[in-house]
Amino acid sequence: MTSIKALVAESAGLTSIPPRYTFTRSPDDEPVSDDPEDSIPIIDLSLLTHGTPDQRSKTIHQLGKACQDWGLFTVINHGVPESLMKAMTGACGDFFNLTEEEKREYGGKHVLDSIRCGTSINASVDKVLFWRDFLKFFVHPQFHSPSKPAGFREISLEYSKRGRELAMELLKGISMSLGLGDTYIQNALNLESSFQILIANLYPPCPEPELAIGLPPHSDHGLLTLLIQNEISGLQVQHQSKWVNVNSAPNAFIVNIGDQMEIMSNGKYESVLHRASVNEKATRISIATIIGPPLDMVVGPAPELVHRETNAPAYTRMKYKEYLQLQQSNQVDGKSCLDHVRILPA
Ligand SMILES: O=C(O)CCC(=O)C(=O)O
Ligand SMILES: [Fe+2]
Repeated sequence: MTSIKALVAESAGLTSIPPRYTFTRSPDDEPVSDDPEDSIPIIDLSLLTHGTPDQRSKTIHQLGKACQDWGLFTVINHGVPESLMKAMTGACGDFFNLTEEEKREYGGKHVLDSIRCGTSINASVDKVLFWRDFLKFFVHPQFHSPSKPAGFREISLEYSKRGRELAMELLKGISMSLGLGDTYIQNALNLESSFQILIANLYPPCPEPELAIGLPPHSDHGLLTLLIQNEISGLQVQHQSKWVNVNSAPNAFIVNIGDQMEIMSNGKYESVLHRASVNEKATRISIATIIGPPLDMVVGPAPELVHRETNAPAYTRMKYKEYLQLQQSNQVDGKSCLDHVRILPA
């Protein structure tokens, strides 16, 4: 399957998209709001890690509210060096600039291959193709990385370590916001051995951005996703049945709640529906870090959050690996994968 990068490069002056890239939007998917009323919550991490007790408890409250109202927030003062974030987006740009033949070496087929690059999502089942090339690699508990281009491995090792530390701090705050101890989630889900995957997305300029889509509406499978990008926006999130553009500060992380958190919190913190739009002018690169429990962990609602009469379990237990395989081998359809574990009220 031809990458979008090669398609754009081979057809200089492309003025329309090939028919297979036409994505049909439903009328309620538009318009997209840029209303300042719809601005994304901002969490100052330094107040959580180094603030006074009062600042800390306020930040935990804000974090809980952001998880509940939005399922998405941006994080500032997170301690990850800006130079490392830039180096990582740069390294991913360099990876996509390798020749098609060099990249083919990583063209894995199976969703559990530890390094895999390709186009669209799952080009063998996607009826519509998405305007996106990707590289996915597992970085924890075992670190895997392409060995090309030069420096890629070192940068992604450091970046994934810092991303994991950031995720653990956020998970402590989230755990507290659920009324659990700060290390509850880490211990209950054995996050010492957390599964962590890096997903680099490349969205080349598209001649008909309103007809194509980079990634269709979906939620992420893990607990939390941390996202950075190369100064070009494109992420859109669904909030109170409206689509909203996510415009973040250049140095911020965009964080969203994934399906395993929805399950673990028994639906209190729902995973957020999001999509990636494309544009006519600039190449966009985004890098998502998904943090989840170990692949062999069976995940269900935390017993502490379930009460037989007032808050019955809303999800069955399923092994994370099984969930991931289910989600990744089917066509993306919003949050439909959660239907496999949802218990419908009697
Ligand atoms: O590129 C983006 O903004 C979103 C990427 C994303 O949703 C993903 O990789 O799961
Ligand atoms: Fe996503």
